Amino acid sequence: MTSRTSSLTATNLSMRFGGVDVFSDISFAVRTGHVTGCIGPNGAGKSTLVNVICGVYCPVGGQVFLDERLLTGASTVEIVRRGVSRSFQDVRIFPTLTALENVQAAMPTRHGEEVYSFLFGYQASERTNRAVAMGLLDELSLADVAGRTAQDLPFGQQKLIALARTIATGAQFLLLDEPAAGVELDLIPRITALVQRLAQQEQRGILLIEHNVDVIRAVAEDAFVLQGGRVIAHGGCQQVLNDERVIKEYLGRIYDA
Ligand SMILES: Nc1ncnc2c1ncn2[C@@H]1O[C@H](COP(=O)(O)OP(=O)(O)OP(=O)(O)O)[C@@H](O)[C@H]1O
Repeated sequence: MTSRTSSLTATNLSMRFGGVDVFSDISFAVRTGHVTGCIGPNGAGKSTLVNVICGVYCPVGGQVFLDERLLTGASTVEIVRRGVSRSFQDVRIFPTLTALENVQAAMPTRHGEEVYSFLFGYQASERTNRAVAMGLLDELSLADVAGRTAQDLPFGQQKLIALARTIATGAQFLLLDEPAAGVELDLIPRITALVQRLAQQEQRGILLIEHNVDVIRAVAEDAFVLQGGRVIAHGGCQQVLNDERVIKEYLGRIYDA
């Protein structure tokens, strides 16, 4: 069975805060079933780009489309409803809920649930949601702490709960803002395996922002580099990471550090 490919496309996006340009003329596409990597130095505008795509900020130029439909101008709620979900660089979870409750709370309720519940006396989707949420926690090595209150867990595990919540929305497109930052090194392969599975098995489209170039190298087919408010390289991941200008202006700095 072949599934139709969808695209989240940014065309000539420009953003400015108080007269200062953050970025200009940024164009790229994220396709379902693929991971697109985005790298760039601190302050390059990567998180702002996510905020523009998600409707937190209105760009001063350019547009974002979900297939042929314009996304720019829609509310953040409407953008989530259309299937675009994002994670944050910092941790945004319900601190007093357990890890499992946090993930379950992000899952959509199914239509007809109320009728089913009335007729059969229990919520059918509750069991399914719980199983799916536990599966996600397990993939991120969090199964053992599923019943623990989120605020009692270390930062890295809270970050993974937040990632699981973003995924649990079921959104077709995921914008992941530095999911590996602050996470213990031995858990990072769990993140890369999960991202790969989401793209390959679930045909989700993923924009992956990361400073950890090894993570990008492991999962992204395409990549682009934001630097000085411009895209300085864009194309196949290997080609971008081997680009002379990218090595000189960005990667050189990381590897020298
Ligand atoms: N709401 C805002 N108002 C004014 N300036 C902002 C705002 N948000 C971000 N900026 C500025 O925009 C620029 C880009 O910030 P942004 O956080 O998008 O960069 P980044 O590439 O995600 O950086 P990092 O890798 O450190 O997370 C920075 O100079 C930042 O100070």
